[in-house]
Amino acid sequence: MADDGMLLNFALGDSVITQEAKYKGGTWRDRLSAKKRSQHQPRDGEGKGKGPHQPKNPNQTQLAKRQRTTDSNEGRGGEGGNRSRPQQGPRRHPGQFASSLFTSNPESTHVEEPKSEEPIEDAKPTNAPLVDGLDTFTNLGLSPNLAAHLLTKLELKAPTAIQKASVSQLLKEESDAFIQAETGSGKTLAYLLPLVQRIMALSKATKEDGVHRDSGLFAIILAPTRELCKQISVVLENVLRCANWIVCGTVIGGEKKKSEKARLRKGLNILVATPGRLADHLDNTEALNVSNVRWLVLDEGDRLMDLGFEEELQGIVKKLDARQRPSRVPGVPTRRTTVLCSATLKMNVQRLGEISLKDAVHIKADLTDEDGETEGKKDDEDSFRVPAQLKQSYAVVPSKLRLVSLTAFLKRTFIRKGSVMKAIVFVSCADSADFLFEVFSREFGKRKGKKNRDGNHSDDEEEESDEAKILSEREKMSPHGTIAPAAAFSNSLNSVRLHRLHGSLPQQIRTATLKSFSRSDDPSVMVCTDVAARGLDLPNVELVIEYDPAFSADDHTHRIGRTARLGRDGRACIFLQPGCEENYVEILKRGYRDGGKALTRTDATEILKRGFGVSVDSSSKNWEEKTTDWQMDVERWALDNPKYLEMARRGFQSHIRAYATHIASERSMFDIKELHLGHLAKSFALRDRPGKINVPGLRTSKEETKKDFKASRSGAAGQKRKAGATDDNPVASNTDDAARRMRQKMRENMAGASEFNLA
Ligand SMILES: Nc1ncnc2c1ncn2[C@@H]1O[C@H](COP(=O)(O)OP(=O)(O)OP(=O)(O)O)[C@@H](O)[C@H]1O
Repeated sequence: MADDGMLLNFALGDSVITQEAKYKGGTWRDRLSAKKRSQHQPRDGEGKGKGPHQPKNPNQTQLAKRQRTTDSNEGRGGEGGNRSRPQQGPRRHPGQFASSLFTSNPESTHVEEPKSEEPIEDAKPTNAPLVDGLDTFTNLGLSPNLAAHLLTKLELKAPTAIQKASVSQLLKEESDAFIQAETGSGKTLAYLLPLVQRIMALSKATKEDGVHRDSGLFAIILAPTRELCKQISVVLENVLRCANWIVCGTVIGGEKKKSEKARLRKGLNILVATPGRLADHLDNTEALNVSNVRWLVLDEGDRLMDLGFEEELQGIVKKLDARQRPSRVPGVPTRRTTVLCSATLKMNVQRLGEISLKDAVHIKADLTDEDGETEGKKDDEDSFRVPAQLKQSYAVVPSKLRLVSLTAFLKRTFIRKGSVMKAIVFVSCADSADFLFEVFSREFGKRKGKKNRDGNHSDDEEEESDEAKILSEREKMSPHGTIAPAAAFSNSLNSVRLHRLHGSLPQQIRTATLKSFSRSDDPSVMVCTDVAARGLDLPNVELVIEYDPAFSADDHTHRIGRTARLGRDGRACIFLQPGCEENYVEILKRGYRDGGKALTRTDATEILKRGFGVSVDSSSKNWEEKTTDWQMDVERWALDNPKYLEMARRGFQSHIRAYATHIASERSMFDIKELHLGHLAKSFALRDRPGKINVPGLRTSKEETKKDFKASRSGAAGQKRKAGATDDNPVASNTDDAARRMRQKMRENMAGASEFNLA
């Protein structure tokens, strides 16, 4: 293995290595010194065996950064050019670099604390149902009918700790409440059960024919995403099977407003809604009568009180207040009860007045440990515990190695059947999710105009029919293009399915994709944005990878909470870059009861060795070579396909924009000024110089603007952006405007951004 980044990446054939390299690009000084240096280097075997940890020569760093790719076939563009270039040789594109994966990477700045010699015991689950036999749903005060239904029909044997606390409290008093408990601890039933019990009780109080759909709307449940609303509605429908005279429904958008209006006109007793859609109906649908509403539940209440939803929520509360009337149904309380529920709920007193919450009780799970100490007492306001059985780790991965490390991590994870059933990979923006989906669903070495193993050029038609086969397989799996075989980390023993999910997809596609991931019996991975971070209860998720760290520590708690639910095991790993991002480890430790003794660390070398070094396919190459081959293959694929190149560039741009929206208190750990844009581009398989990738906020030089102009006239500048795709990706030649818009987005998202178009 050569130590020179260029050689590593070019993987040139022997004949090419003996040729004198041409040096292009950079300043004349760089080219001259690169040339001189190469003349003084031994030609053969120099640097063999050097890995990523070899001491670096600073001059080489500069060389690797500035030197352009060389190719004996340079200048022969188009298909003809493709045909005649060597298999492993880089394709020349003006203004592009193929830098090495293993040079110039920053080292970790943090010294790992020595681990205690004592083995760490597996922690007992903290979000499981109470199995001591003492607590039953009947004991909590639920009606025998409802309790029997839970036991026999829904097979819920015992309540969880938060259900125990919440059901008894909310049945006893009519005070407003905060329900705060770990992810996956059954909070949905914790507020639904007392609510349903209350409405069932109204039926008994009503002398004539009891409560029915025309009796009025008694409760509204708000949640931030459509997916979560649907999930809540399914749980509610299941509970209401024992009281089928009570009718529930949803208004969440994504379907025709006309059908929602028709549903409201027919009459509902419990409504599940997204704030935006409810606000719309309150303004425009006469049939929506809220005079009887006496329960308002804000699921993921902290998210609903964030900027973005805040205004809508205040508007809704004002209208509910103004339209409330004494009910003609006996037993309906005179005042409305508001319940906020979340794993990361802070008693933010300042905001409470805004949604008319008064003297709210704080309902928490009483987790009394064996020493009789109550867990809740140790909690401080700003940190939220994660389920104790959830095993967390962090991986210190430099920018350049991010894409290959994620691939290696997933390769290793799915190396054998049954090792992991489902995994979720969180990214910061929709464009990154789309890019990773395409990268992972393509097969290694499959691209147009590629040479065969024997050195002959493969037949384009054959290649295209291969591609057509893959596409038709994908089409069969998912007509919407959101599900595909995960070729990058499937192997002959284990084939994995890949899904992508984000808020920019049409609603019916989001729903179908989530359903497929949820029900899949095959090992599956879902690459998604924070649209799936909160509340979703997806079965058999055993691993969560935060490829891009969350915008806030609270969001991190929700993301990793998609695994280790209801007492089950789970693992989570977050990718951090060496440097200031490593300070995030302190935040990870805060989620532990013991200060993070069980938190484990890994790094890119370890991940790559495990992912690319061990494989079910025999190969004499070592892990570094295999990693480089894989990266180069992806880079060439992107270069060969304008559609994917555009996708990679958009991913890169949106990633940077999203990076700038970390909440203010955490921005010192995610400092945009510390991002090495050139290295980051590599993780999007890009060979462009960052300045050429139209990053908003970065001024393109006059020279580059001129070159761009010329290139676009000659049609070589790549495709123009599709119409309609410009809203979130302002054309970057107007960088000042783009920077202004980015700052605006940052302000909008300061209180903890999720994806920009979440619900
Ligand atoms: N008492 C119980 N016994 C068995 N299963 C239960 C019980 N209560 C809830 N569940 C199941 O536990 C899972 C998690 O519940 P739920 O989604 O309400 O958790 P949550 O605390 O709201 O999580 P999050 O904070 O992520 O929103 C669901 O699949 C639910 O059906």
